[in-house]
Amino acid sequence: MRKIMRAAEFQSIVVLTGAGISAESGVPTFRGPDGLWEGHRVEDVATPQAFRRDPVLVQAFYDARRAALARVAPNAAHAALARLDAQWPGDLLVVTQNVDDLHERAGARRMVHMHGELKSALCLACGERQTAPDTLSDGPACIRCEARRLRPDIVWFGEMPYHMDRIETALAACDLFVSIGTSGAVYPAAGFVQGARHAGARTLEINLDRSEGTHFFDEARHGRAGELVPLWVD
Ligand SMILES: CC(C)NC(=O)[C@H](Cc1c[nH]c2ccccc12)NC(=O)[C@H](CCCC/N=C(/NCCC(=O)O)S[C@H]1O[C@H](COP(=O)(O)OP(=O)(O)OC[C@H]2O[C@@H](n3cnc4c(N)ncnc43)[C@H](O)[C@@H]2O)[C@@H](O)[C@H]1O)NC(=O)OCc1ccccc1
Repeated sequence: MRKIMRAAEFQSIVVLTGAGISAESGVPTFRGPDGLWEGHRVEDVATPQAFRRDPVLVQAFYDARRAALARVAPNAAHAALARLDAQWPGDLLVVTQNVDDLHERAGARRMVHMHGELKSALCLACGERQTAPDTLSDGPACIRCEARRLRPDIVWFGEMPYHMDRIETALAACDLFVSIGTSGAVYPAAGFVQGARHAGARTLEINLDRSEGTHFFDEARHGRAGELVPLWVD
C-alpha cells in the first residue's frame, strides 16, 4: 500500500482529534488508566439527566476540569496542526471532540468544538452563550438576563453535537481524513471515517494504539501524537 502522504498531495483535509492529542499536555483521557471516567460514571456527570438530578456534582466536575486548564499547555501535536492551519493553501477543518482550549492556544483557527468548550457557559433561561466564569458552582448571573441558571456549554450524551452541518459538508468534500488520538467509541464522531471514505477520501489514523475504528482506515500509524503529528505535517 503506497504510503499516504504528505499533506501536499491533497486539496481538502478534515482532521478529527480526541483526548489522546491532549494526553501529553497532562489532560486526562476518558478511557485510559486514571481516565476521566475513572472517578465518575459517564451517566452521573455527562448527561442532561445527571445535571437535573445532581447539578452540584456536575458543576463541580466541570469546574475542576476548567480550573485544570490553567495548569496545562499545548503540546507539539497541537503546534503542528496550528502550523498546518497557518500554511495550508487548501481547505482544512479541525474537528475536535475535546472541550479543552489547547488547539486555540496553539494558534489553530479553522477548527470547531463538536462537543462544546469548558471555557463557555449557556444560560438555561435565555439561551445566551457566554464566557464561563472560573466556577459555575456558586450560581453566577447570566450576562444578559441576570438569571442564575448557567450550565456548562458542553454536549452531553444524548444531546446533539455542535456544528454538524459544517462538519458533514467538510467530510463530503474532503480528499484526506486524518483521525488523531481518539478511541472511536463515541458517535457520531466515530462514524466520520466512513463518511469520508464514502466521499472517496484517503483515511489516516494516528493513535497510541489500535482504536475501535482502525480497520476503517487506509493507513494507521501507532505511537504518540506529539511525535507522529509533526512528522506528518512537516
Ligand atoms: C458511549 C457511546 C456508545 N455512546 C454514544 O456514542 C452516544 C449514543 C449514540 C449515538 N449514536 C450512536 C450509535 C451507536 C451507538 C451509540 C450511539 N452518542 C451521543 O450521545 C452523542 C453525543 C456524544 C457526545 C458526548 N460528550 C462528550 N464529551 C463532552 C463531555 C465531556 O467532555 O465531559 S464525548 C467524550 O467522550 C469521547 C472520548 O473519546 P476520546 O476522545 O476518543 O477519548 P478516549 O479516552 O476514549 O480515547 C483516547 C485515545 O487516545 C489514545 N491516546 C492516548 N494517549 C495518546 C497519545 N499520547 N498520542 C496518541 N494517542 C493517544 C488512546 O489510545 C485512545 O485510543 C469524546 O468524544 C469526548 O468528547 N449525541 C447523539 O448521538 O445525539 C443524537 C444525534 C447525533 C447526531 C445526529 C442526530 C442526533
